[in-house]
Amino acid sequence: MQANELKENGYQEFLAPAKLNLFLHVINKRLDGYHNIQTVFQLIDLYDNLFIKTNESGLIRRTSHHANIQESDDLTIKAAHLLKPFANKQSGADIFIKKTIPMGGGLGGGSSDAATALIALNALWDCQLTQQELQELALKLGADVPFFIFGQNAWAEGIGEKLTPFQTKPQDYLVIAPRETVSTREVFESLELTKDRIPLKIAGFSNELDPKNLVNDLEKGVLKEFKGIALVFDWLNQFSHAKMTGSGSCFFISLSSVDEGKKIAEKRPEHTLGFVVKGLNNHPHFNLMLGTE
Ligand SMILES: C[C@](O)(CO)[C@H](O)COP(=O)(O)OP(=O)(O)OC[C@H]1O[C@@H](n2ccc(N)nc2=O)[C@H](O)[C@@H]1O
Ligand SMILES: Nc1ncnc2c1ncn2[C@@H]1O[C@H](COP(=O)(O)OP(=O)(O)OP(=O)(O)O)[C@@H](O)[C@H]1O
Repeated sequence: MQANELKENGYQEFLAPAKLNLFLHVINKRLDGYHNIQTVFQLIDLYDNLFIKTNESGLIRRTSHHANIQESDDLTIKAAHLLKPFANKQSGADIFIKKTIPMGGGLGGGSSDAATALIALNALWDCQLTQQELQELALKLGADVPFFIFGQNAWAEGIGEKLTPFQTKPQDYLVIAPRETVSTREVFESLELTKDRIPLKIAGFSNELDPKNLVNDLEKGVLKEFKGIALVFDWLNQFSHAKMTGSGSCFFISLSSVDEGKKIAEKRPEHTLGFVVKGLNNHPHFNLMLGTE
């Protein structure tokens, strides 16, 4: 179904933005198997679209079809079920997801879909959870989800859930998505950590936000393991310092202009996707989440 058709049928549209990790340091491995990290999350204007229509049936249904994600595994649907106990018993919703953000790309698409579902349904079902309460609920869905509820570019620690607002400079990026994707869990599992990394301090860090000084500790392992992905990295890296986002497999470079990005994207390797994007300051539904929209 097209957006206008969905709206004619009573659906409301919400946006789920992607993110980049401007750098990512893995500090150490925790006893629960997760890793403590330090990262800067940057929201970008690449979106999935969520269409939501509430009803009084008490049922939560996904009305879009996605061949590679079962409805019950969909983080968006899981988010709705997680919020349901805070709503009236008869509160239900039909959710149609239009995916644009490549899956398994390190762009946080699934996490952002889930966060947008929480933000939207908290308002539509009148659950009245605070931002802090939503962030706590979000963490049950994945390490990246609380950030999208936080809704501002952030310095993140812990497993990614300890968030401090972090001002980034206005910047356009070119994001390239290889055809091959990688599993976040497998990338973390194959990390060979010999000793703890010394944590950085947020104070004074912004001066170091030069792509040349920034690394993603997960990048080396992915490039070593996946030759096809490494070829895409090498291609992008000839134009500027290419960097992987999250656990991959997408890479990005900073641009000096949108035109430059478009020209490079036109030459991209076969079977890859290219997106010229802008950094955002805030989540598009930041005000809705704060209850002021
Ligand atoms: C790498 C990042 O994309 C950086 O933004 C995120 O930390 C990943 O977040 P996510 O996709 O929401 O990850 P989750 O779904 O919570 O975790 C998937 C798997 O990745 C590993 N994982 C994830 C995050 C983290 N800080 N340490 C980990 O070791 C765990 O094995 C976990 O089982
Ligand atoms: N609505 C959804 N959209 C995308 N993926 C989903 C969704 N629901 C569940 N998933 C599952 O989550 C996995 C990871 O999705 P996602 O796109 O968030 O990962 P990612 O881009 O690597 O981001 P991250 O930076 O969080 O690791 C997918 O491979 C898919 O199996």
